[in-house]
Amino acid sequence: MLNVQALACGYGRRTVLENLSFTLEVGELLCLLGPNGVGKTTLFKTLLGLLPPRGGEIRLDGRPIRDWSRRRFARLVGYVPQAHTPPFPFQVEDVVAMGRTAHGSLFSGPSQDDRKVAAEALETLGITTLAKASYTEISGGERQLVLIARALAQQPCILVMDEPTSNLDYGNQLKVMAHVRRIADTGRMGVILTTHHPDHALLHASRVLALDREKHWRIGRTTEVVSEDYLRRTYGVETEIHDIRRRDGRLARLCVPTATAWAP
Ligand SMILES: Nc1ncnc2c1ncn2[C@@H]1O[C@H](COP(=O)(O)OP(=O)(O)OP(=O)(O)O)[C@@H](O)[C@H]1O
Repeated sequence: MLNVQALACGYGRRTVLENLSFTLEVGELLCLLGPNGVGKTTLFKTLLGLLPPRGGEIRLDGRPIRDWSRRRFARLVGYVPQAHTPPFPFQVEDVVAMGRTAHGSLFSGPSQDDRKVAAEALETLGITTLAKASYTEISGGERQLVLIARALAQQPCILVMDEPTSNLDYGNQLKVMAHVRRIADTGRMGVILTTHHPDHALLHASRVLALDREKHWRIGRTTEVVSEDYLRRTYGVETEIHDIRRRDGRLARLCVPTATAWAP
């Protein structure tokens, strides 16, 4: 569905990423891993058409994204930015209903159906009690959940999420990741998200796109890409990756730092 070919992105004269190629299918959860400043957000801005590519091509459903109208593109591609505080004190339910904007007519407000979809998104994330709260007066983690609800209400085919769990408590991190994986599994959406936790990738991703500081990248199955060697080269820390058997008998792969991981 999303096809990136030989993409180069950057700012002014500076190329941040080059010759990057990958696909994202509906039904997949692709985790984007890489150290600070390597170009994850830059890639997302380019995928979303906010930053012009410096080379290569991005196709959605076979057509270059530059040929899509902004409105049609907005219906198909959802974005969860890193949480921010907006200047206006919108009510949370209105912020979530804004996810429906691309589905309605340009000048009408949200319909009854739009309100229903927005309410369902709030309920899915367990934040119905925030519906009437002011978006400027809730916590950073709550804002993050509201932005995720807004993207779910949009019902896009491709969902781009920039560190969706960065402000969330342990329980909400697990819930959001499991929920995103569930939606991908239903075949309704393809999701690409950044995380700084290799465990999120190991537990939930279908595939991983790993970037490093030398502008190299690798895409593949999580177990192939997220290795002790990758974590050492990319983050400069020693880790051990272990398969553990859960009490229900299923296997899970986890990454733990070695005892000397932080040694100078
Ligand atoms: N608006 C901009 N103009 C010029 N350079 C920028 C701009 N935004 C980011 N950069 C530079 O591009 C590089 C990649 O930044 P980017 O925000 O994409 O990294 P990232 O991988 O998302 O980092 P993090 O994990 O810290 O969020 C950085 O060196 C950054 O300084």
